[in-house]
Parts: sequence; C-alpha cells; structure tokens
Amino acid sequence: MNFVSLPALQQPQWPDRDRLDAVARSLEALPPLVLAAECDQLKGRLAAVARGEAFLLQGGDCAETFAGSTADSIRGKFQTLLQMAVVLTYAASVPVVKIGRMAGQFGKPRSAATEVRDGLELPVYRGDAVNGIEFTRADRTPDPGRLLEAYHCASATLNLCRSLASGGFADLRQVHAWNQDFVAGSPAGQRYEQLADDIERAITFMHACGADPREFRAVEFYSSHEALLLDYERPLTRVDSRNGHVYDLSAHLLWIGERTRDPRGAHVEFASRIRNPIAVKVGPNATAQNVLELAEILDPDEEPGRLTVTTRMGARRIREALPALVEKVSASRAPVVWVCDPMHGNTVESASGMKTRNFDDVLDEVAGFFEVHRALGTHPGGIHIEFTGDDVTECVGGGHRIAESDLSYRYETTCDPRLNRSQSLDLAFRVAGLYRHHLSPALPING
Ligand SMILES: O=C[C@H](O)[C@H](O)COP(=O)(O)O
Ligand SMILES: C=C(OP(=O)(O)O)C(=O)O
Repeated sequence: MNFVSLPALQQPQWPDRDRLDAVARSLEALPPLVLAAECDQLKGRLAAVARGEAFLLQGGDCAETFAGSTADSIRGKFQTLLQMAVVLTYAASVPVVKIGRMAGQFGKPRSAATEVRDGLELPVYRGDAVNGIEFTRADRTPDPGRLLEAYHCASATLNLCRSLASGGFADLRQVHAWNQDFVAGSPAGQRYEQLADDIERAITFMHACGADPREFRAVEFYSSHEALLLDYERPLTRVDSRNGHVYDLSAHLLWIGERTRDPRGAHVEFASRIRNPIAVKVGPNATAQNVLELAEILDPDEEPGRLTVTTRMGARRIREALPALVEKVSASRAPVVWVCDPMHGNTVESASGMKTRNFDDVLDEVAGFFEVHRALGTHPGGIHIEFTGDDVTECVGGGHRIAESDLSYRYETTCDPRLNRSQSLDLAFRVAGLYRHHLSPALPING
C-alpha cells in the first residue's frame, strides 16, 4: 500500500533498492502483529484518558536491539511497567493504560547522518532495523534484511508480552513475586514491598467479600513505537476486513517524532491515513498553531483517543512553553490526550562525553507538567519514558544516587540513556504523589 507522496525525513539510504522491494513484499505477506480491533480498543482507553478518567503509562527501551530481544530482557521491561502501573493505580487510585515502547522500537531518528571517528566517516547508527552499531563500514551500511529481522523480533517480543499479560504472570496476586529479585538493596523496592502488603490485604478483603479472584488475573497491554521507518510501516499497513478502514498493524499506537512532525512531511501524511491511535512528540519550540495544525490533519473528526500530544520540553522550559499550547488547544476543543515525556528534553553530556539524564530533571519536568495542567484545569494524561528492567547506570541520581563517575559501570544503551528499574519505580511513586496532589491539593506531593 503506497499512499505517501510527501518528502520523508530521517530515512536510511538503502544501497540496494531491489533487495528493499523484495523485503517489502515479504513483509506484506506476513501476518499483522496486532489486530485492528485491539487498536480501536486502545483508542477507547485513551478516550477515557482524554476525559480525565485514566492515566497513560507508556515506556520501554530507547532503542530495542535484536540481541536484547531475550526472554529475560523482555520480562524485565514488562515487569517494570507492571510494577510502575501498580504503584500508580494503587497510590494514585487511577486506572492506568499500559503501553510498552516495545515490539517495534528498532529505528531511531538522529541529529546527524554520519559519524566521524579518527578521520573515518560512516553512516550513523539508526537502530537495529537499519544498521549495526559497530563502527565498521559493513555494519553501518543500511541493510533492508534488517527490517524483516525487526518484524520477527517484534513478533517474538509481543508474543511473550501477551503471554505475560494473560498467562498468570501479571496476576495481581503476584504483586510481591514481581519484586522478589529486587527488593533487598533498593529503597524504591522496599517502599514497593509495603505497598504490595497493602494490596495483598485489600485483595484478601475483597475475596472475603465475594469478589471473583479471576478479575485480577490479567492485564491489558498495548505496544507502540515511533512510526519512523516508512519502509517497515507501509507493508504492515492493512485494510480492516470489518469496515474497509486502514490500520498500521505493526503496533497498537504509533507516534511521530519531534524531528518528523512537519505537517507537510511524509510521516504526518502516513499517520493521517491510518486509523490507529496516534501520538505526536512536541518540543519546546512548537507553537500552539503548530499543534492545532497537526490536530486538524491527524484528528479532523475530533475523535477522543485518536490523538495524543506528547510534550518533551525539558525541565527548564516546560513551565514557560507548555501553558500556551494547552490553553489554545483546549480552547479549540480538540480532545487530545496530554502526555509528558520527561526524557528527551533533558539529555546532557557528562564530563566524560557520555549522554546522560539527571533523575532530578526528569522529576522536575513531570512536576512542571502537573503544575501547568493544575493551573489550567486540564488533565495531566500520562507519562512516556525510556527505561529498562536491568540495573544499568545510564541516568544519574535517583534512590541509588548514581554519579557521573558510575556511568561507565553499566552503560548499555545503543542510543539514549534509560532509567533503570529502581529509578523507574522511584519515578512511579513520585508521579503517584503528584497525581494525588493534583486531585486534592491538600495532600502532600511526596506523601
Ligand atoms: O531518541 C531520540 C533520538 O533518536 C536521539 O536523541 C538522537 O540522538 P543524537 O542526537 O545522538 O543523534
Ligand atoms: C526520538 C524520540 O523522541 P523525540 O522525537 O521526542 O526526540 C524518541 O522518543 O525515541
């Protein structure tokens, strides 16, 4: 299906067009990864977020890798998302819509097209779906065959996530078990244990009152990634036999990045033609007019749950840059979901030249997001973060007070720094406090 005519930014320079065409045909022949009906269901859940009745938790890797598509790594991310969701649901008393940045996040937009080391210039790493991270000409040359490998890794990831979501692992009665490998040394893990005790008591109480324990057995989990590589997204775009509508069935939700959100570019054109829920990332230089124009193109029917605006302003800019957007877009009555990505506006370089993010900046941006929405009477709809279930040392600060000098200890990301599990849980507790305070300002933010 080829319905994109406008220029596309951030696309790889594939050296072999015939091979690319063959890969596209293979992808077209493969089964979809998700169902259109599931995308509609997610849209319904996001409509509840837009109405202020639920909260979105979206997160996962900055860049998934083929080598990292292992059971342990996938389970670790799923478990972290689950624990964060439980903290938010219980401590903030709000239904949480859970979306993984998983099962397709294999392509990355980059600031520069090439990288130079010791005088040698090679294409920049654009994610495992495009090229390899090793600094060799062979690895860095884009290979269309990687799109197929991305599909198979996404398929395996989603398969495991679906099993984890419904096969007993996510049963709320396992709330303690999710923490077992983690609790001892981590302040956030210990705090989580207390919360798990409370939940266990509440479940026992409800059971005693006659509630059906099967109610707690499964969770709804949705997948998402940036719809960046159009050579991957197009062949996975299908016509729904129920109604003839077009969906990109590579994931439930697709987002458009800050670098490719030009209303006259191919990514927005593509997203305007599919019926999935769509998110668009918006940085500190976006004007209300930019967002309104995107809303008009992407959600002309003002369908609740269709459009999420994910702001990533940076802690220092959010309080000045966000209010005008929220005010004007709300006045237009476009029913958008407002989400805060506190990662992408807070990337800094450490003294040793590594990309990092300070946990306090992440927290401060989320706090600013809540302050702005509180002042305007609008709903702070959710957070979008980059995390992993592993004990990496990529972001500084948090409960374990990771210092810049610790970064090299376990710095494993192939692109941007992620929160580790402890920092993610810590963030969930802080967000729950902010949410409670948002609803009842008499309650303390850190309670
Ligand atoms: O994840 C976001 C972008 O892909 C990333 O920040 C780009 O990084 P770069 O500026 O090193 O290219
Ligand atoms: C590239 C990303 O973000 P942004 O478009 O906001 O820079 C991302 O989320 O991976």
